[in-house]
Amino acid sequence: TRVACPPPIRRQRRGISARRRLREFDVGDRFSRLPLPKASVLLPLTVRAGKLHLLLTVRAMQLRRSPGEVCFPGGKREAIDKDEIDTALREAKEEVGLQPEKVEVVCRLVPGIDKMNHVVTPVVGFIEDTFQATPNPDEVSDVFVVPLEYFVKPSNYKTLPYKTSSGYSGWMHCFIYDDHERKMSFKIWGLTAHFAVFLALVIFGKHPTFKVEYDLDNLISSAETNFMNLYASIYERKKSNL
Ligand SMILES: CC(C)(COP(=O)(O)OP(=O)(O)OC[C@H]1O[C@@H](n2cnc3c(N)ncnc32)[C@H](O)[C@@H]1OP(=O)(O)O)[C@@H](O)C(=O)NCCC(=O)NCCSC(=O)CC(=O)O
Ligand SMILES: [Mg+2]
Repeated sequence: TRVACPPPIRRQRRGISARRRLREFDVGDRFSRLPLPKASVLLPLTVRAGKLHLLLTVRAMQLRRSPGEVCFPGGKREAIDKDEIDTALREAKEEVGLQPEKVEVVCRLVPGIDKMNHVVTPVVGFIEDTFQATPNPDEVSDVFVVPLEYFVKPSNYKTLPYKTSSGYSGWMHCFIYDDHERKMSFKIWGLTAHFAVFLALVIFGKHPTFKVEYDLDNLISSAETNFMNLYASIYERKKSNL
């Protein structure tokens, strides 16, 4: 006889296939030696009501850079960090009180580049569903979770144009997420939205309801090509300024 799979096991199985897909996209230390300053963010995955969710923060208004913007826990690399994972875990502890031993790190994904020309590495890790954030008020004013699926099937989405100092122009994703329980809205855009979309594409492996900058049949190689083109545009400019 067949019995229905009880919820805890189904949850576990979903977690396993997500982990397997994530490991296929692990870049390891392949982007670690690029000659640009480094930063890392933690993409914290947690299962709530049987669905994968991402934890995000709202930056404190008194921060010099990007005050009030939504981002992942993270920050610049410090000398004591041995790799990108160390940076992400140290920053997550400082910003939201997440203990490093409570994070199951699964992989590093293809980096992005921020407006200060840091190579920003997204580190993906699972955290417990019982985790309660303790935001450090100097840096973080709020913490919230969004179903990962929202980043392939949003109900409020638009694109915003951008142009970098290196003359690279394009557009970026902008999501408005309404948290009905808390009666609050969050605007998720730019680099943070870029990482959230890529993570959702990796895990769900299906087409989003909006246009993306990847060849979805060759997600890994097109993500790397996009990054290398962006990197080259910055590196060429740095050279010509010497
Ligand atoms: C790239 C980043 C990971 C870098 O991380 P942070 O900026 O948080 O860097 P950090 O955590 O090391 O430090 C932040 C600032 O806080 C200061 N700081 C550190 N510890 C502190 C403490 N205990 N008390 C008070 N201030 C403190 C640092 O000196 C630094 O100031 P100081 O900085 O003055 O030295 C992040 O900026 C990021 O995710 N950016 C993208 C955000 C985003 O997507 N925005 C939406 C669209 S805009 C976009 O997409 C473009 C872009 O942002 O590039
Ligand atoms: Mg930070």
